Amino acid sequence: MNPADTALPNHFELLATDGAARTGRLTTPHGVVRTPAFMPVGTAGAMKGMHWREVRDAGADIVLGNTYHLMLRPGAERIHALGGLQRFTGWNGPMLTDSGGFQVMSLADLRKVSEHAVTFRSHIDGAKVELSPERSIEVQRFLGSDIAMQMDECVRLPAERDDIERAMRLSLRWAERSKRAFESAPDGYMLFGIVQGGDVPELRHASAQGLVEIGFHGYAIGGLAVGEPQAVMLAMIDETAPRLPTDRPRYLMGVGTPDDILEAVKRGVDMFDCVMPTRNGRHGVAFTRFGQVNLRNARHADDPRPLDEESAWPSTRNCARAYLHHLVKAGETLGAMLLSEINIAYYQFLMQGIRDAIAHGTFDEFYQRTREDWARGDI
Ligand SMILES: CNc1nc2cc3c(=O)[nH]c(N)nc3c(CCc3ccccc3)c2[nH]1
Repeated sequence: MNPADTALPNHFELLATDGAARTGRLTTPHGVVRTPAFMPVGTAGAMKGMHWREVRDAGADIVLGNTYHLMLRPGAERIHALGGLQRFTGWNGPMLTDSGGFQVMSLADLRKVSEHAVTFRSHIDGAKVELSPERSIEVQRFLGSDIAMQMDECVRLPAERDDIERAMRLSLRWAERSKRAFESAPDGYMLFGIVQGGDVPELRHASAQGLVEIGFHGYAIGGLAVGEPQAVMLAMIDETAPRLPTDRPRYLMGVGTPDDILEAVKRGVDMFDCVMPTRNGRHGVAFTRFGQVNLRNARHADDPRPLDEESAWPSTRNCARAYLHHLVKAGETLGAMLLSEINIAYYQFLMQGIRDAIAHGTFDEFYQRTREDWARGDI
């Protein structure tokens, strides 16, 4: 294909770089996303344990929804008839949806992958469902997400090289079909390609090159955060990010801990998603400037101190550890709610610090100081 024909409009503006780290702005039909960005995951049209108002107040510009969950319940056509995801949920900002293939492989029963599509039985009512690249794009268009993902096949690691190559090449063919199905989307809506290739450098190279030749609004690095050690994940980012267009956003799917994010930003990644802030919050674990704190631990029972008295987030600055400990031990819903907002607020605080440091050319100092603070542990 002639590169000129495949180049899509670019809605990403690079504002500054510091080494391989970048800060920029991604303009979507529902608003601007500041990068590097952490995108909270609202799987089934809700941010577990939080009001949308708190997600916005914590500093999130964009949230994620899941095609797999929403197409099964309440249904893509129903959400479309109700005005799309933004109107349906009341989150009036940018939204990104995954294509569904990843969730099928991790959640559905009796799933089968063929050239044409993934077929599976709904984990909700056992209904037989077919998810092709064309149907995935149709669902994401019905949901009205600002950024859609191509349909791909992600292989869990460790895996045989032949299986990684098979899935990578299938994903490239599905990338073509996803882009063709997306072509009717109104201007401003975006489609990202997803790099596969497991932990095999030359397969990562081939995948990145193939996607760039097809041409997308942005590029995700997929097939990671699937059980591999952090060193392998970082090595694959080193193999992939430099082979993606500098002027387009790069999204590392499913990542990660604050440490993962700092390392990936250092290597040129712009967008992240992870369920850990809300999931760990529901399990009583708080993310703070000084590392993680497990509020289930009895040592907090009499501790009147808040998690971080210098935090801009009220609950982080005001709630006594003893109270959080009590709520978690008592199984009070408020415990999960407070820790979810505290964790989302910390992740957004971290991202704001990263964006400011890159803009001021001080990312290396920020990187060092942040890691020292984490290492101090829970004072
Ligand atoms: C936790 N680790 C993790 N690794 C992933 C790899 C892939 C991958 O290779 N392909 C696709 N399509 N998705 C992936 C996801 C899901 C990310 C997501 C969840 C919810 C909403 C929107 C997006 C991943 N998640």
